[in-house]
Amino acid sequence: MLEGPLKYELLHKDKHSNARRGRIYTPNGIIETPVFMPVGTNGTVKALKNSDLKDIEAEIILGNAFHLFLRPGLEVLKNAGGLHKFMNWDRPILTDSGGFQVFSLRDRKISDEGVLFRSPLDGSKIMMTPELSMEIQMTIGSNIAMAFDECVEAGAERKYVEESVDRTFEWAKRSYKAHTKKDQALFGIVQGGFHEDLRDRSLKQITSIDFDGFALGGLSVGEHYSETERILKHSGPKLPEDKPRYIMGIGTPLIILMSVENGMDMFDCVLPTRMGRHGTAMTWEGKVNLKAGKWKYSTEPIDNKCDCYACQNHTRGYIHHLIRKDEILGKILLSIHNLRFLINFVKEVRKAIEEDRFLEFKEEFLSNPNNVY
Ligand SMILES: CNc1nc2cc(C(N)=O)ccc2[nH]1
Ligand SMILES: [Zn+2]
Repeated sequence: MLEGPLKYELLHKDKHSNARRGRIYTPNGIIETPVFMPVGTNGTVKALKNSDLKDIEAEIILGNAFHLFLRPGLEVLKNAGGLHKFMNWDRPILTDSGGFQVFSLRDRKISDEGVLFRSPLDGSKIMMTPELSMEIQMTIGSNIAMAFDECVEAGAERKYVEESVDRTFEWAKRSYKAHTKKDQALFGIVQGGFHEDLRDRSLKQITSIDFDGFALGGLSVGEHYSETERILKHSGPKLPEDKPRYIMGIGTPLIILMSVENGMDMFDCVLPTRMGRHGTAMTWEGKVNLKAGKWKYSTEPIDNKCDCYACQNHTRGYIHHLIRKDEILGKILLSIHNLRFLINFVKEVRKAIEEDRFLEFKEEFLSNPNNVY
């Protein structure tokens, strides 16, 4: 029986690495971990209907507080009874706090109060604060909300990163205080850039607050994957073992494997759907650019190991044609395929962990240099 908004169950630890198999219980359903979470920024995973998401066995999707706040706005979401009802999705939803999006805007002004920026929609001035971010996420009614934090860019000066870590801690405390929705989990986010000592400082600060789960933020911000791995190795296994561990913005097979090896449970990324819309497929033999002329006459499926609708019903030649003609169906088929590929990939990762052969699985997959991306 689920007492609170979320329960994490550690089912098995791989004997030869920090990889772990678990299960997250929420009021909207169970999430098997490690899990890849499709991103549905505006209340839709681009190009997929809800039935497509269920066909590919998506167990949880993301929404974004910043975008949903701007449009359709809190009044519409309140009137609809929250995002689940608004989009008629009855499985778990996680919302990002909006921090990452706000920091991606050019003219934003950061202070201890929050971040002042101009709405990209109508130019009006908005002050995003931990309190407003919590109000937005509580109105959305996601199962998992994220504390409001500052995601620092990869090349930031150490002194700035240091100040930012302490600001993120103050914002984490304000987020926790403002978060009053008891049936919604709240995750804290550890920052610290690419400095191990600042990562330790942020970890100590953020884990001093009784969050329902913990995320590693400030990664996948343009750094080389060896830098991502360095921080993953340093911080991943130090996150509390009894709660879910989420690395934000991660979504290639390589970095998912690195993350799992270092104890992470949850990943999200726009890459599979974005790549799909632009004609690139993820396969068990690496990326395939279906825009390329060499696929014009192909009667093969995207990936003959894949069970998705696109691979079961269409050929590379047909999808090549659709992408070349910029047909909506091409974007739909490749988005379905790429998400199903990642969901199947992580399913195989879960099996490998259960059988204590995760490192062999990782080595075998990465032995094909086309899979290193
Ligand atoms: C796509 N990369 C990415 N890095 C992220 C970092 C954060 C964060 N809060 O540090 C959030 C979303 C992110 N997405
Ligand atoms: Zn497929």
